[in-house]
Amino acid sequence: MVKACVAGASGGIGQPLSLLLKGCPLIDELSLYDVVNTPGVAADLSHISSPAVVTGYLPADDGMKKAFAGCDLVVIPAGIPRKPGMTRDDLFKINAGIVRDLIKGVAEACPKAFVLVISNPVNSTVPIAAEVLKAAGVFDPKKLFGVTTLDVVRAETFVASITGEKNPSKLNIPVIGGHSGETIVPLFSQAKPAVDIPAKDYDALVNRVQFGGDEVVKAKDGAGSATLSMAYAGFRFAEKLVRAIKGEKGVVEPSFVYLPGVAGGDAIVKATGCEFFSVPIELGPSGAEKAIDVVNSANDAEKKLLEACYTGLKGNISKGVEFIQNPPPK
Ligand SMILES: NC(=O)c1ccc[n+]([C@@H]2O[C@H](COP(=O)([O-])OP(=O)(O)OC[C@H]3O[C@@H](n4cnc5c(N)ncnc54)[C@H](O)[C@@H]3O)[C@@H](O)[C@H]2O)c1
Ligand SMILES: O=C(O)C[C@H](O)C(=O)O
Repeated sequence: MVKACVAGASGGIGQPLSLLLKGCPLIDELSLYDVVNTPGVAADLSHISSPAVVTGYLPADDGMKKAFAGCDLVVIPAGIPRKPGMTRDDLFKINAGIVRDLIKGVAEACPKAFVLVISNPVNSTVPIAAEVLKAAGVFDPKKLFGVTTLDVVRAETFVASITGEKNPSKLNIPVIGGHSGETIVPLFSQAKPAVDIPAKDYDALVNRVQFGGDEVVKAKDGAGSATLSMAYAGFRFAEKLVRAIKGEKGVVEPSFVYLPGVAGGDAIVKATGCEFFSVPIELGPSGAEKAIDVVNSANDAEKKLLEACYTGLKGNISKGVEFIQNPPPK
């Protein structure tokens, strides 16, 4: 039996992500939590003839606790999205508190659940989640994931548009670091199968992967950021995790994790100076079973990108940790 919850289920990401989870035969129960509209979204999804039983909850009557109770997996796309001109860090003011409070709920109602954080800024919201879980005495680093899959999905798509690969998802391209601008580092040199990026295209391709989110924010012109591609990416990560939990071997996907708590992570912390970092993670029944060190095999151009990543990422991580360790006055 697998019970999953989407927190922020009525939103632009939440609805299509919930739809994909409802259609997934590996999910038996799906609870939807949001501050608005979950009864309607749940009623709508519940008519789909797939096995998952869907329930919707609002904050009233201990709704968060009820939504989280017994969950194996909690996926969190709750919070505000960017408008043109904003950075992801501009979302911190509102989303930091939203993620803190949801994770407090997880710590109380389903402390053993796998937690997938989508809410931005991921570089800070994942450290916030870790600190809240630590304070509650229930932090298991193998079970906390910042979802950076959209960067991987974009890298696959944009590379294929250059190499002519007809099915971009056949490409496996590690994208590492964090999830904003220069902290996003694609490692085309480690693509499998190998890809040949013409030197004239390299800088623009890196830039497009790093700033792909801005492309969507600009095109939506004030109506939000990526939602459908994010729902696809969030589902891709969640489904891989569930397959691994159920015993499938060889499941690997990059994710932003607390490396000191994951096998193989210490060498990456030593190389990067960052305790939270996205690298390809081997997933298994206990969650993040192994962090795969692709940092030390990056080529020279990628090492330069990594140097630019570290500074910004360290600041974002400290900001998240500080928010919980030294909370701002109310
Ligand atoms: N990790 C990524 O790659 C990635 C990609 C795209 C978007 N995002 C982020 O995901 C978040 C959501 O984006 P969206 O486009 O779905 O936004 P949205 O505004 O469409 O939806 C957010 C939902 O969260 C709900 N919500 C707000 N506060 C809540 C709370 N305390 N508890 C439960 N639900 C709450 C809202 O009611 C809303 O339904 C944003 O922070 C965005 O930046 C991350
Ligand atoms: O760009 C954003 O703000 C949303 C998301 O992080 C993305 O990469 O699309």
